[in-house]
Amino acid sequence: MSTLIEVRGLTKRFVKDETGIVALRDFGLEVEKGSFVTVLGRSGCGKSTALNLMSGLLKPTEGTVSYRGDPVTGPRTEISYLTQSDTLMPWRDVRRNIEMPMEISGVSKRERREHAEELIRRVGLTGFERHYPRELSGGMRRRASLARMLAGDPETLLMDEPFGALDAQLRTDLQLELLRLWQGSGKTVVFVTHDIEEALLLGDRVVVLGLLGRRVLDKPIELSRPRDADELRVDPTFVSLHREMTEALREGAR
Ligand SMILES: Nc1ncnc2c1ncn2[C@@H]1O[C@H](COP(=O)(O)OP(=O)(O)OP(=O)(O)O)[C@@H](O)[C@H]1O
Repeated sequence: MSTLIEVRGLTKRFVKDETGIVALRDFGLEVEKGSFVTVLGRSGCGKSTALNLMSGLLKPTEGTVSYRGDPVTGPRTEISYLTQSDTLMPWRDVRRNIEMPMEISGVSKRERREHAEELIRRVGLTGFERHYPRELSGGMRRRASLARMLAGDPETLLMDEPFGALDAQLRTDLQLELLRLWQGSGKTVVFVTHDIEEALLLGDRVVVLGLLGRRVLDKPIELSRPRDADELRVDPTFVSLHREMTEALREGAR
């Protein structure tokens, strides 16, 4: 395996009303190509800031991010980022939002439409193709954003709590869908969550962050795939990993 993303010594300081706020301090991470890394941390520990920096959307105060050895100085076409905030185009309906990345890469109209229909089905939005973002619930907008991300067939996916706002059933469905899509694809995923179970269900590796993005734990997850949430809950390895993550989150808050 080779390192695809390399983050070194990232510090981000924001200035708010003439006061400096440090969101992340000396954060480092290496992500192997083709791996699924989940980043677990409590609210406010700097997870979104870390992804913003890794995606090139935000410039670090100190430190570097490189992608396949090249410095990341702005957004790149190989990296698709599903942010926490809504980035759907309000003037396009669901289908045309999802078709957008394919439009940009020159996919024919017929092919675009077919693929968009398929993605709409996968994320459970059938029947809402002609709805505009303002006519959707928050969870539906998240799903439309996810479908749009997948439509671009990115090499690397950075995902910031994509399923946080969804009900339990939808969440499980989309977790499985994402795993199905990822497995064997060679794609690299960095997935941020504050949910231990989700981190363990999805990741090859879980990185637990504490305050200011301090890496409290970095652990390979050797649970066989496909993983089934119901079966996992009674698996002794899962139970012990869960306990270890709980402790790491507690330690990270200190
Ligand atoms: N643009 C900004 N200006 C000022 N402070 C910011 C800004 N963005 C983030 N912060 C601060 O940086 C810290 C980390 O925020 P960040 O959003 O990265 O955390 P998080 O771990 O993603 O939280 P959550 O899980 O709640 O989304 C917080 O204290 C936040 O208030």
